[in-house]
Amino acid sequence: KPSGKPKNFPPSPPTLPIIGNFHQLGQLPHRNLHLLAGKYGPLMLLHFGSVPVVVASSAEAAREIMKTHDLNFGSRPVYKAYKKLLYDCKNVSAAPYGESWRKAKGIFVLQLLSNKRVQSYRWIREEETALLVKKIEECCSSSSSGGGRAAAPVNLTRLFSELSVAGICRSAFGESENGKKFVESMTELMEQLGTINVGDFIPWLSWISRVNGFDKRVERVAKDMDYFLEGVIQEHLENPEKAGNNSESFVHILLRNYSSDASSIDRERIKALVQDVVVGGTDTISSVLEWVMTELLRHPNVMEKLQNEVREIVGGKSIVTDDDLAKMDYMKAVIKETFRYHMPAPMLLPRVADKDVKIMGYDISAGTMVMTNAWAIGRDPDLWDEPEKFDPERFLNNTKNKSMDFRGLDFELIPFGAGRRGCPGISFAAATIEFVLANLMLKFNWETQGKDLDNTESSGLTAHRATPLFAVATRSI
Ligand code: HEM
Repeated sequence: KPSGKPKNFPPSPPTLPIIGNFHQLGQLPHRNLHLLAGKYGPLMLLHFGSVPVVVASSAEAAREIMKTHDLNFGSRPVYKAYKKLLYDCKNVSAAPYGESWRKAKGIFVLQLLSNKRVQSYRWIREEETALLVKKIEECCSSSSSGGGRAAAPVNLTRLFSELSVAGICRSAFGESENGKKFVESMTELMEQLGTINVGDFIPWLSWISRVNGFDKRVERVAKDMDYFLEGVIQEHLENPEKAGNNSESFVHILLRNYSSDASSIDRERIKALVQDVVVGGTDTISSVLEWVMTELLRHPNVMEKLQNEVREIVGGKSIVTDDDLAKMDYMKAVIKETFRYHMPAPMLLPRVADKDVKIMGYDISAGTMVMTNAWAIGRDPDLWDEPEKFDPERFLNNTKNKSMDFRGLDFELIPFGAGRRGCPGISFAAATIEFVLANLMLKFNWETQGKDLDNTESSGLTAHRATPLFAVATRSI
């Protein structure tokens, strides 16, 4: 006979047979789930097929999950394709909570992505930003000298993607040929990681991915990736000094950590971890750069204020230093506001409840998947005045927001998640975004091509612009 009180589960929207609430997600789940939360509250219980999924949509709910009960939500759900594509989840981001995740996360936080290491990659940021500036200059008008060619619009989406991929890959692989090939096949990997595979949620429909060719495509991509990553490791073993230019590559550091001698290298794990860094760090950084420039173009007064700040602080120097960046308070406010308004990963990464637990007075059963709608928290009118307005001043004038940061301590703004499973790449990302943005503001004046910019987002794990961002640049000096 069952004992105990009846369970008090979070409120649930009605479900359809078999698919549960899948039909309510649409192309942009963060927006649709935000609307649903308006009706059912900050903690909802949904069903994706037969899988129970709790959606948290307030700072309080997020704090309970990622702080109060962080340990209980320390694992990620396991998807069939992820096992194939991510070396049986031997990486950090998809790994179950446990000893091998802990060791790898420690290496990420303390060695690969520490502040000191991020500083040591400054030369890569400088070279890649110089290349970006050169590419933009090539599009600039030469008409000032009279009768020259008109400015060509710059495809900022493409340039930001090239920059973030190159920045991460050079840090990860050094100058590796196989590394470059790995990157070329990454688009497909990202697509497959962002695909919802019905069989993961409705097990008796798992044959669909076999019949529609998805499983075969996953196998092919996994094989291609492995071939290139294996090549990267081989290159490093055969020619250790080649990849270590002014700083050590991630592959070097991992090889040192996972082998006491060449015969005992945990190859699979090293490949999984390098892949993790590239997957985690490229699309996210380029999405932030894309949105920050979008909002600056939509708000010329904000752009002007930022340009004035950057130009005043940098003065006549040709290079932006880390000391300069530290003084740019308005730029930091612009970046925070971009995170609030355009969460790069709007639903963060899902977690799984290890044991039964109570959140905000509701029962959550072991095995329930938990998603946090960080995008909805950024638009919560109880937390933010005029949340639909893009206004960096809110981080400068409002005393409550002034000290707020995005590093996982203030649950009102959690683009990088929080707690044990929080993002280890925050310093790497912030250093890149600040350096690139300061240079774009220092060296160019910017305008749209005369039309209003469309703000529609793409679907997928990372919310990019649905259409590429084009802008016209002129040299500022
Ligand atoms: C703007 C840039 C970035 C954003 C918005 C972002 C966002 C996130 C989010 C939301 C999570 C999940 C956190 C959670 O569950 O609480 C995460 C995890 C992770 N990120 Fe990032 N990230 C960014 C850049 C990077 C970079 C540059 C790297 C590496 C170079 C990286 C590597 C990872 C890894 C390995 C994890 C998994 C951590 C774990 O499961 O323990 N990310 N990131």
